[in-house]
Amino acid sequence: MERSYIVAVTSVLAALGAILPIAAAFYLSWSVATSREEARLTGLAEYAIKRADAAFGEATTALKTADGFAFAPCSQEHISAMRTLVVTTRSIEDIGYFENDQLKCTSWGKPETTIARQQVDFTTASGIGVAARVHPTISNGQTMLGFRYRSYSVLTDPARLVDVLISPDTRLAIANEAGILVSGLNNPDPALIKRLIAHPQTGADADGDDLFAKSNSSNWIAIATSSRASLLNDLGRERLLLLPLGAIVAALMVGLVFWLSRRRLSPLGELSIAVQRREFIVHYQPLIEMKTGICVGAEALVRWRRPDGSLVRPDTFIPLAEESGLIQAITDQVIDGVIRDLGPVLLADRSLHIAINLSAEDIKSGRVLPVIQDALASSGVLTEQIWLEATERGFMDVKSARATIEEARRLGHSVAIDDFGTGYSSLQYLQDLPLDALKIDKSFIDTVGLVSATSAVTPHIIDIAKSLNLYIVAEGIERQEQADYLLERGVHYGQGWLYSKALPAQEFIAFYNESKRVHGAGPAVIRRDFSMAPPAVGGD
Ligand SMILES: Nc1nc2c(ncn2[C@@H]2O[C@H](COP(=O)(O)O[C@H]3[C@@H](O)[C@H](n4cnc5c(=O)[nH]c(N)nc54)O[C@@H]3COP(=O)(O)O)[C@@H](O)[C@H]2O)c(=O)[nH]1
Repeated sequence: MERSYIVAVTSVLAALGAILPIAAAFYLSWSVATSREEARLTGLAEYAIKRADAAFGEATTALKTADGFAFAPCSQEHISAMRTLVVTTRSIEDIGYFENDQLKCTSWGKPETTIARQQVDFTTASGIGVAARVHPTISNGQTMLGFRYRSYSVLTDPARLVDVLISPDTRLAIANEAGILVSGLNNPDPALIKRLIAHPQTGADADGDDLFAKSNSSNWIAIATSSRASLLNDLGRERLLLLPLGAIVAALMVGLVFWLSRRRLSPLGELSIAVQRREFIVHYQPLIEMKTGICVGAEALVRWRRPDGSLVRPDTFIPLAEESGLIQAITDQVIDGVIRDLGPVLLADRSLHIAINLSAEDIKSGRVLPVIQDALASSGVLTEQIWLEATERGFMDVKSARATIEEARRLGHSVAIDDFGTGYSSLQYLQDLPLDALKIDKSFIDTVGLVSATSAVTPHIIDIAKSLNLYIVAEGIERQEQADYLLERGVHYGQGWLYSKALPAQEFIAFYNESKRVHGAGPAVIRRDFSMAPPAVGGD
């Protein structure tokens, strides 16, 4: 469940990790190309407005100069002065003098036919009338721009207002603020220009397919446009740069996602997260006094409760936890769990004790003792009520093990050697270390009643423990026959499925209360006085 969830999340993240950087590269290249194109159009519009203002300024100056002429209208001097004005003013092609809206003379002389003055399309802010499309006979059919001031009109080639070089895919227009087009390059669409004048300064045309930029002066608006399609060239260059970058980031992200999920899915990754999430709980296997059947305590056995509620047995994760060093954090969670689960019961009943399994590292470093002290301090539970168990592996470094055991015993704990007989040096540890109890491994108890090589060992282990004045605990008692034998041989305590499997805290409390009801409470002091032999139970 959890695993398939992680696989699903990994797939989604990997897909996103692959798609997002590439999509971002596409978007970024489009956005960079668009910004660059907008900047180019803005520069163009700004330049064009300067050119338009310069040409219009020249035409205005010519008109106002002519308006100041004091010559007799259409006299030789007048015509000659107008001609000089045309020759010296770059942006006008001709100038005409009008009376009663009839052309009287131009820089060329007097017209041969009657020519009526063309109506203006609008008047600029500076008071110059503008006729956007004039077709004078002298222009040979070319549309001219007419500027008018009082009795004079000048003709200007509209191209003078957009006297700039642009690429064929760019269009340039000069219009007034009402959108009347007076000049353009590369055939700007008048309807589009009118629409764009209402738009913000630069950007994309919302209704069309164009990018545009505007620049204003007091008389004119210059608009430069280009189609989005013309961006594609630019885009190709940007993509060439950004797509490989996007692909590299995508590959890194996908790699990272897989690496993280592999770590998460690896047994060690799962265990580390379980430790962080404090997913460890404790079950309690009752410890029975063989002679009376009284439940005197329990062994705390850790369980890993997965988020889906399933319980994982310790054999599957304790070796990895010991190898990786996570065991210490797990031991701490077991200590917390014991106090949380059974603190009030231990406080109320001093005859009850709980045995906690310590790892080799806990024994070696001894750091677990202050942890237990801290946990006990706030609960009121006595140190004597917490037994400590460790396997031979914990005693391999005899010097540090001795220090930890001595300190533990000084504080009041009883210490037991667990799984006795399964290692190589069990006997030596018994001799060298000040232990309180010996737990005979289940493999020896299993042979009780059977004829086998190991079955002969069990009575010897019991005898050794007795000779060393140790409490003896038998593990894994499953049959009454085993219990009878062990009682007869003088084993003090037993645990096993004959009495109970390891139980969740509440069930253990119920088991303990029932045991007390049936058999009575155990002895109040459970710690062995090391100078005295443990009570004889039976046997020899
Ligand atoms: N360092 C720590 N080690 C721990 C801790 N909690 C448990 N352990 C060690 O994990 C090993 C497996 O423990 P578990 O699966 O809980 O099995 C225990 C009992 O349930 C089982 N048992 C007890 N009676 C019987 C029985 O009659 N039949 C049968 N088939 N199994 C039985 O034996 C295990 C108890 O073993 P022991 O500790 O040797 O008394 C085990 O090695 C645990 O020590 C922990 O918190 N820290």
